[in-house]
Amino acid sequence: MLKPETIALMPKVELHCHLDGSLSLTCIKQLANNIGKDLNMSDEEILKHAQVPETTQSLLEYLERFDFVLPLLQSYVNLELAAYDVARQAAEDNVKYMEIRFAPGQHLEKNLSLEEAVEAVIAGAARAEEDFDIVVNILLCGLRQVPVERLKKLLPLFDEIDDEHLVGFDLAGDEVNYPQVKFKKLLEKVTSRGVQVTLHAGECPGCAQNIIDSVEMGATRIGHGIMTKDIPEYQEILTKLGIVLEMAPSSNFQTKAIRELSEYPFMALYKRGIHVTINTDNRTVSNTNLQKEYEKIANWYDFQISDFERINHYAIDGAFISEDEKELLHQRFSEEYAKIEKG
Ligand SMILES: O=c1[nH]cnc2c1ncn2[C@@H]1O[C@H](CO)[C@@H](O)[C@H]1O
Ligand SMILES: [Zn+2]
Repeated sequence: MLKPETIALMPKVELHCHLDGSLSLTCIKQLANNIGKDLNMSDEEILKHAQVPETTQSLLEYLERFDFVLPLLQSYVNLELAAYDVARQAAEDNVKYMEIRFAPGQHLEKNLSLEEAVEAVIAGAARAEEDFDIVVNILLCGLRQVPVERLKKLLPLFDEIDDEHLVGFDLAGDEVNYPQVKFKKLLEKVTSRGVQVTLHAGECPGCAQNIIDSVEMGATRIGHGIMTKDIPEYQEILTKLGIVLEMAPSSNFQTKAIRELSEYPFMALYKRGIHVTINTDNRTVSNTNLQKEYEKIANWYDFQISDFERINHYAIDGAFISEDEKELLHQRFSEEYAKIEKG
């Protein structure tokens, strides 16, 4: 079994990480302080509000935890700090390339415009790139439970914001009540602009259809995709198309997508040749980091260095970057993993 120290040395790619679900305790306190809000809580109490309890029974209950931090993320300064904070934590996990996602529409309660919210997050990402050995890109989430007419307002941002950090689109939120088909037209508009798409799909019991619908609607990556576990035809399609599954072990158990380790399809899908990847989803809400997620996979499946290397190459292939950037990352990762193998 791999030692935690070995896992720590591995360079990593993280494709699936939510801004609002991943703020460090220090950052949460700083954000509150910045807006003159006295949280009036011990550190322990803050974490109790921000993290999911073990008793969480569903995806919708999991999503309730975001209500605690969102009021703190309503200014340019705080969104910039938040993005920087998440990238800093990822750099500590030895992440070399990451994509941070957030839903701009959730940050307009004070005076921010959609553009300003996105610009703030991009600015935090860019500052982190200067301070750490990491490249950070940004994805915009539309929340499924928001009326499609409002989600459409996100689309012009991809033209208006002329910045290379803005690289893709996602649908997040309530997958239980809002299936993918509802967003067919919206997604046509997104893909026709040349924007790359990854979609949360197959994260709740009975939601498998969303996985295949996502692929048909142009997603090259799927957030979680757990419910493909019982459907060999879907697995065949994912394998054939090289679709990347962004899995997040802790989150997948907390949302009750999975209840028993024996049901968790990570290893079976990996063995079938599906391009699985490991992600945190939400560092704070899920009380995790990428090191812990890798340790889980190493412990459960006796995953080896070469296996972790392989899934990181899958992640690079799925990343929303240019072919040249992918090639550089592939080379760098091959060299660094070879060194780790040698010990
Ligand atoms: O695992 C997930 N499934 C679906 N939606 C999620 C998940 N984690 C976070 N969000 C949603 O995405 C929003 C933007 O970051 C969060 O506010 C949360 O509502
Ligand atoms: Zn997610």
